[in-house]
Amino acid sequence: MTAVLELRDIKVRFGGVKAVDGVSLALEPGHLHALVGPNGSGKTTVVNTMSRLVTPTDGQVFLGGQDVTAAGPHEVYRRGLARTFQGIRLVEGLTVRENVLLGVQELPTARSRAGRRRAAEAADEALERMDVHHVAQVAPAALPYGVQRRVEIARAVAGAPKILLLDEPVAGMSAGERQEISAVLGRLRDDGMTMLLIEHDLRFVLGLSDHLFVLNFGQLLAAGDPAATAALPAVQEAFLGRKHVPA
Ligand SMILES: Nc1ncnc2c1ncn2[C@@H]1O[C@H](COP(=O)(O)OP(=O)(O)OP(=O)(O)O)[C@@H](O)[C@H]1O
Repeated sequence: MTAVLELRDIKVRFGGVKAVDGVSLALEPGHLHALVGPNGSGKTTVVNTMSRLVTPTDGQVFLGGQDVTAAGPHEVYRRGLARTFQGIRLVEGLTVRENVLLGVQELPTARSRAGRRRAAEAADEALERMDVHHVAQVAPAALPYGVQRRVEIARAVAGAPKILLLDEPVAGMSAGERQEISAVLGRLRDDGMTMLLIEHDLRFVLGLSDHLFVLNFGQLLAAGDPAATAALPAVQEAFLGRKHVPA
């Protein structure tokens, strides 16, 4: 089966820093993958390489089997790669619904009148799916952080992406907000969305992901079944600095 997205021996250097040092991985259709690692291990650089914001020093990126190493961020977006960023990036001055519409209106399928109508329907459906339809006419700044994050995910899924990359979507959230995001991601997974979740809290991804990648010093330390991978002594020591994942 063709991977939705594949990295082959990716290396990224920033001056003398080897941010990513020979990472190969494949994201399979319909799976929720998690990429975990300590601060500075290269997680964001990997995601930026996938979404074509960073050009690798070496290696190749494939999206749906096509080499997109030389493509720009807009091209991979048009080809079905959506992402969210560590910091929330919603447009102030637009309502929640207008923000979500931005996620579909720029796609080639939204150019005709019928396409624009379908885009509006897709935006409304995404608002419902992320349980933010009740705040559709509100300005994002007036909303709690966890709700803003769900609006951002709604914008990303409105365009029916082939793959969704989420860079630390629960960073800085309360336990309740984390639970809400976890429920939303679980629903997307059940709907068959292919996802990569970047996270530094191993416990958060354990119950949620189907496949775990562990990054350390820019290299893939381990990958596979989440519980089995998290239990590996090398992962415990490198990632947690201790012997066992606390309950
Ligand atoms: N634009 C840049 N210029 C120089 N060095 C960079 C740049 N971006 C990242 N780095 C360095 O590359 C390494 C990997 O950084 P990256 O942000 O990818 O790690 P991360 O695992 O996402 O970290 P965090 O969990 O803190 O977000 C770090 O040493 C970082 O300082």
